[in-house]
Formats: sequence, C-alpha cells, structure tokens
Amino acid sequence: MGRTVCAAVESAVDLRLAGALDAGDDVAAGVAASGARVAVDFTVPDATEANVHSLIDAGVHAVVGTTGWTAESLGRVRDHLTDVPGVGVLVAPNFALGAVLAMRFAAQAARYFESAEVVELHHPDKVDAPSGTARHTAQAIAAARADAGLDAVPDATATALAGARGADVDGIRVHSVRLRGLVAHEEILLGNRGEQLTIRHDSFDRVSFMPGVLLAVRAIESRPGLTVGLEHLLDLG
Ligand SMILES: NC(=O)C1=CN([C@@H]2O[C@H](COP(=O)(O)OP(=O)(O)OC[C@H]3O[C@@H](n4cnc5c(N)ncnc54)[C@H](OP(=O)(O)O)[C@@H]3O)[C@@H](O)[C@H]2O)C=CC1
Ligand SMILES: O=C(O)C1=N[C@H](C(=O)O)C[C@H](O)C1
Repeated sequence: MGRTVCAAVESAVDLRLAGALDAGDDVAAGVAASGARVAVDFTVPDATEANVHSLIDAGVHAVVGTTGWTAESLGRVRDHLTDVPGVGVLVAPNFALGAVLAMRFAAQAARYFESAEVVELHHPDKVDAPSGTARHTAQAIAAARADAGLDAVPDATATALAGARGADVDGIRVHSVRLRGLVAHEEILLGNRGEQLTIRHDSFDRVSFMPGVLLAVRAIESRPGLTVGLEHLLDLG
C-alpha cells in the first residue's frame, strides 16, 4: 500500500510527495525533514498508533489506513488531539469507494433482516483477522439492529469446533478466509425466512483504494479532530 500511495500522490497534479518512511525510520524526524503537511500511514497494527501520536506532536495531519484499531486506541488519539487544536486525523478501515458504499448499504438493510453474518476474504499475507472493514461493517449492522430493537441473531449452535462460527463482533458473526490469489473482498449475508440479500464488494487491485486516499489527503486539513471512516467525507445523504 505504501508504494501504491506514493505513486498515486506523485501522479496527482495538486499534490507533492514530500517524503516516504519505512520501518525503523524516526517518524518525528522524518516528517520534520520533509516539511509534509499531511502524512499517510499504511503500516502494521503494532506501529500505527505510535506513528499517529508522533504526527500529532509534529502538528502534521494524518490519513490512516492501517487496521487493528480499538475503541481504546482511538480514544487515546481523540484525547491527544484535544491538546493540539487544528490537527486532523482520519482513520478509515477501507478507502475503496465501493467498500464504503457496501458498508452503508448493509447498515441500511440490517434492520429488515432477522439474520446477518459477514464473510471477509483476503490474500494470505494479511496479519490481522477479522479485517478492519469487516469489524466496521459488523459494528454498523449491530448498531442498526439495536436501534431497530431487533433480537439477537438466531443461532441454535450448541456444540462447535473452536472458530467454526467465526468471531463475534457485537453479536454479529464474522468469518475470515485467507486465500492466495485474493486481494480484498467482503460479503454481507442478510437473511429472512424464504429470502436472502447478499451485498458483495471486491477489490481486485490496490489502485481501488487510491481515490479514497487522495480524497482524504485533500480533505483532512479542514477536518480537525478524529474522524473514523471515509463515509464522513462522502456526501452519502
Ligand atoms: N484502509 C484501507 O483501505 C486499506 C488498509 N490496509 C491496511 O493497511 C495496512 C498495511 O497493508 P499492506 O500495505 O498490505 O501491508 P504490508 O505488510 O505490505 O506493508 C506494511 C508496511 O509497513 C512497514 N512497517 C512495519 N513496521 C513498521 C513500523 N514500525 N513503522 C513503519 N512501517 C512499518 C513494513 O515494512 P517491512 O516490510 O520492512 O516490515 C511494510 O512496508 C494493513 O493494516 C492493512 O490491513 C490495506 C489495504 C487497504
Ligand atoms: O490487508 C488488506 O489487504 C486490507 N485491509 C483492510 C482491512 O483490514 O479491512 C482493507 C482492505 O480490506 C484491504
């Protein structure tokens, strides 16, 4: 993703690539030397939060695609930003416009279905499971169900091999497939008696994330504080 973002920034006429950092580089020193106004972080779950705190201290806006964020780590960033007014941080689990729309459509549909499960499918080099996108999707489905007063998803499973029913994200089951040849894919299954709605998104190439990343880079300077999810930058109604 780092290489793809550098290429996308370099090919955008209104943006300039100020610098690029890799594992082992000093983030504070690197951004200061580059003079960058906005930094983009696609690293690893273990490193991203520290990177963001360094960027906030340096007064540099951050666009973050790295997954693995928790409510606690996001809370620490939100708190830090209150000490540095004017700096903006966007954390988005998926920058592909189709994936953002799929999440929105799933949240809109969730209240009308008794059952909901999420299947995410990725390349086998991915280090985190379930994907950040699947977590975000399941949380949005769960929130929509709670708002609508729906009961728990029906499931009579009494005995199961560990993992057979996937991970439980706010009461929504999420299943992770890792398969050579895949890039990033998600299927949201919604069921009622006698019918099923399937919402599916496929990223076949990492260029699919670039329009969203560039949109965020251009927008973040005018969005102080913490924003979670690219949907807040899109006019989705
Ligand atoms: N939001 C979105 O739309 C998308 C999000 N992602 C997420 O982005 C992240 C990166 O994905 P991807 O590019 O495929 O992963 P890669 O493993 O290909 O790249 C991760 C990079 O981070 C570097 N790195 C490791 N540790 C550090 C560190 N401490 N500081 C700085 N850099 C570090 C690695 O360096 P080295 O190789 O030397 O270890 C590597 O270059 C993942 O969390 C993934 O889930 C991915 C695609 C889209
Ligand atoms: O690791 C990936 O590749 C991806 N990670 C993100 C996630 O965890 O949701 C976004 C996309 O699915 C690609």
